[in-house]
Amino acid sequence: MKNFVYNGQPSRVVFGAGSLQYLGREIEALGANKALVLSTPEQRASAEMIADLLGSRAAGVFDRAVMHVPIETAREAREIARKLGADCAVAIGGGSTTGLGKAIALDSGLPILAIPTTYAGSEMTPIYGITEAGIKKTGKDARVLPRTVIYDPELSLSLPVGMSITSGINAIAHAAEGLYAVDGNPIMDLMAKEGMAALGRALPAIKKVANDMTARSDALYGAWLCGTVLGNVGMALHHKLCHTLGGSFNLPHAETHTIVLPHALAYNAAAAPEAMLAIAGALNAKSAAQAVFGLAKDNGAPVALRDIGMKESDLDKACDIAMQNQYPNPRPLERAAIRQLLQDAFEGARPGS
Ligand SMILES: NC(=O)C1=CN([C@@H]2O[C@H](COP(=O)(O)OP(=O)(O)OC[C@H]3O[C@@H](n4cnc5c(N)ncnc54)[C@H](OP(=O)(O)O)[C@@H]3O)[C@@H](O)[C@H]2O)C=CC1
Ligand SMILES: O=C(O)/C=C\C(=O)CC(=O)O
Repeated sequence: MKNFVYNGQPSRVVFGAGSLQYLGREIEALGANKALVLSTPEQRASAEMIADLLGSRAAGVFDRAVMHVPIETAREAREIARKLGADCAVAIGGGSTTGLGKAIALDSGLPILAIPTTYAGSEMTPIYGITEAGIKKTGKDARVLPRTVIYDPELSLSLPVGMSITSGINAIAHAAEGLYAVDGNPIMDLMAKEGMAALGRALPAIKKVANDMTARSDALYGAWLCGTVLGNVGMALHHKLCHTLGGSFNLPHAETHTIVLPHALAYNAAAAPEAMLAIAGALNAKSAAQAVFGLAKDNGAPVALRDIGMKESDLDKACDIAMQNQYPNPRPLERAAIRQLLQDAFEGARPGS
């Protein structure tokens, strides 16, 4: 018998190869006249292309997005948006750029139109993160949920293959934890399974042929579904570990998710058997943890924290931080087992089933 609460999130999605052509129509539908276009420094050419498409509706380009949204950058972008009279922001890029858009929206209520080029999923969530004095604070606010998202797989063709694999597994992590979320519901379960299956098909195909448009489309479709799960239900141990490792040890976001997920799933396996069956089924395998580990290793992604900058001498500290302010998790957090999990992830050991 089912018992659940389901909250729909009000966002509009325009999906498909070439859908960037609808940008003008979508800005108009927002009732906006002047868009500040956001990007990282490296993706400035894409931001300028967007500004050209917008023509007189472009207020300007702000190309200083960086990972984890430093408060100083957020303040600068807010001030520029205000000075230029922008009444919306267009964020083209990954979670870092979407995050900057969210920081502007949090302060001003400006509507955000997001054009994601990674699979991180931030565009589908009301979650924001801002880093001040080296500490990243996250929160939830309906104002930061992008009002419109244009998913155009053609724009993800330039995402390097390695980043595509790790970013895709970052998306899978949202779906996997959504399946054992305390506040899960059947709609999110459907989205989680469909999203993981799409990414499970797409990532090996992208590894083989980087510009396989069917695979790029499947991956972005999967990212949308998995991001929606992240935006609707609570995350657990895996996300807590990744926030600890990213926030306190400055490890790269998608790679950290890729390495930790198999171990977090192995830790939770006995406590969430139905979720594990669903994850394994979606990835066409017998074991959820092994399936994710294989997806990473077989497609050339890192599987060991030591290979992405973690120091072994910091594992005890990471474990201590992970034990604080715990996220709800199907299996209670046991310090010795979490420390072992971190050791296994550090070494890139094959996870238990
Ligand atoms: N609030 C939320 O709900 C969520 C927030 N996040 C946050 O988002 C951040 C991570 O997002 P993620 O997308 O992984 O990271 P980034 O946005 O930093 O992008 C990751 C990498 O992808 C590259 N890239 C992006 N688009 C392109 C492109 N079109 N062509 C070539 N390279 C490209 C970037 O290159 P370059 O730097 O050169 O542009 C960067 O190296 C973290 O801060 C995380 O906390 C993530 C998920 C959900
Ligand atoms: O840290 C944030 O900005 C908010 C959420 C996430 O990063 C989700 C994730 O870990 O992928």
